[in-house]
Amino acid sequence: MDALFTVPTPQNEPVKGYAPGTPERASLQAKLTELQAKEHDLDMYISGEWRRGNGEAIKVVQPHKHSHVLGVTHAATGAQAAEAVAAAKAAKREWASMDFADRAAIFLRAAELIAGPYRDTLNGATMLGQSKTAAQTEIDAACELIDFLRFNVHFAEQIYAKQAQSSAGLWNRTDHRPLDGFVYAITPFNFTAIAGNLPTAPALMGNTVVWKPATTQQFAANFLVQILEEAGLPGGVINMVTGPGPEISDVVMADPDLAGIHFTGSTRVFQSLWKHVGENISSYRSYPRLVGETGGKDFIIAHPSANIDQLAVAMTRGAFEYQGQKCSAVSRTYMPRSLWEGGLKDQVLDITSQIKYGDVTDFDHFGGAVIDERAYAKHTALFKRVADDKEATVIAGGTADDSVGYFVQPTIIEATNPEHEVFTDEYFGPITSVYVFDDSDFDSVVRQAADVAPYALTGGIFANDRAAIARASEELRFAAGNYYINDKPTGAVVGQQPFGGSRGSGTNDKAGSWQNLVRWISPRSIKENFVPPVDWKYPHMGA
Ligand SMILES: NC(=O)c1ccc[n+]([C@@H]2O[C@H](COP(=O)([O-])OP(=O)(O)OC[C@H]3O[C@@H](n4cnc5c(N)ncnc54)[C@H](O)[C@@H]3O)[C@@H](O)[C@H]2O)c1
Ligand SMILES: N[C@@H](CCC=O)C(=O)O
Repeated sequence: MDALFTVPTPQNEPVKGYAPGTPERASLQAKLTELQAKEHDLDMYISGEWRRGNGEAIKVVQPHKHSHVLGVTHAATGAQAAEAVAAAKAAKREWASMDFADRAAIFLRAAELIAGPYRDTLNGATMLGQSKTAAQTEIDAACELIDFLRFNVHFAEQIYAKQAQSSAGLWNRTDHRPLDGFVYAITPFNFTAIAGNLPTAPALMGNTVVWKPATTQQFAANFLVQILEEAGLPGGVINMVTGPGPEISDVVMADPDLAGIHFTGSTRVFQSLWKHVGENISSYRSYPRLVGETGGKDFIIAHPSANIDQLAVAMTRGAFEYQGQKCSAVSRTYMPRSLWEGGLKDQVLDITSQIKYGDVTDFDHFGGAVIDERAYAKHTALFKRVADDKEATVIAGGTADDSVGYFVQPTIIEATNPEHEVFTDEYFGPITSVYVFDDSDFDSVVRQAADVAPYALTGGIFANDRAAIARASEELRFAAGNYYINDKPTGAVVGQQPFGGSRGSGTNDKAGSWQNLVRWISPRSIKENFVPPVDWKYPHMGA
């Protein structure tokens, strides 16, 4: 077709509330019952075909009720990972040459399928498999994913429209080619939206992908593939392989056509992937793009002028929503003594005592369980460590019970040493820390907090004093890629607060923005000369 199409202007998907008596609540509850009624096959998807892995069988359970098996997935063997790579390479030429309008239409259609007929399915699967409440799954598996799909199409259009200038007699063009090879997408357990975004963003830009989700997110991941299939995604464009990772990576990352890695997960794993690429660097046809969003030790720092009611809600919600398993979760706080001892501590402890974690299919619960046995063991090991620690006092929680689900109680640890591990290490659970300081020390506390942790993902300042906000914002300029003033540092919205951090927190390529999409293209500059010269001499040489 001969036209320069414009894509629909994206709007953020409205968030449903699931309040008692609403039709959306009844509909989601019915879907939860349906999804739990049988064990599901959680297979791989290669070349547009569902295939069973030939490796070990892994049970995917409900973290808040680990006796309930949602389905069984089988790890891909090295040979099957090689088949996924071959499928991505085989699909590349046709996909890369498809019109942008046709590629875009597939992802826009997927967004509509999630907003409509598949909303309950993806929300329900995320609730059961990842132990999210209705509120937390709605902002993730529905709204954020829909936003990623719609906004990425809009950002891609803007990128493609960027063209070089032309002088007289010339026509300069920029061909925003996909990368020369395939992309390896590796996704974490905690966000279905991230699992959806990491393979689809490079695919939208004309790349083909091998995608490895976390096994603990495999339940929702399988529905994601079904949605993309129904939206018309051709076989081979996104190939999903199942299993823990290292064996798959050994094969995928040894391939000379590896052109990029799109990763979200822990800092440790991303650093190991970077090292792996470094070791193989001379064997690749091009330099693989490495995009990774990783861990955080996200903070709230309060000034004595801050509002106590706002602080108490920001701290508890920021720390304990989704059991603290957001990379953005508030995991360290710095509170002025006048506020902390003047009512803030009592308010925080009161809210924390009311937070109930349990089975997420009971909509009265604020949260569910932590993801698995490994996370549970990590948190309980911390509780043992701090029990005899003179510098740290557990003032809320500090208990756990895994008899039914992997439940860890919302925990607050007050510590007197600002370099204590509770201010530097990521736990990725419902655990936060407090450092109480004399009001006059605000500036030095901000300075210390800016650099004490190896991360720089999210953080927030609470103050009414504008000069204090200005000073702290300058001091914290490189301490967080997403920085909040008088708000909790979680819940970034696509198109409004592009998300990502630097230092140990990642490459800061801002998921859901044009900055991320440009990592998946390799532009070709084309110069066409309408009047090529016919005289070989320079003007200064005379006739
Ligand atoms: N910055 C962000 O935007 C962001 C968002 C979500 C989560 N996170 C981070 O993710 C972490 C929690 O998620 P997680 O527990 O799933 O992280 P993880 O690093 O344990 O796992 C992430 C993914 O990597 C895979 N993996 C592990 N080793 C691998 C290897 N050698 N090759 C290939 N894949 C491999 C896992 O199977 C999983 O799919 C936290 O550190 C959190 O801060 C960051
Ligand atoms: N983008 C999400 C966090 C994603 C990581 O887990 C937020 O802003 O809370």
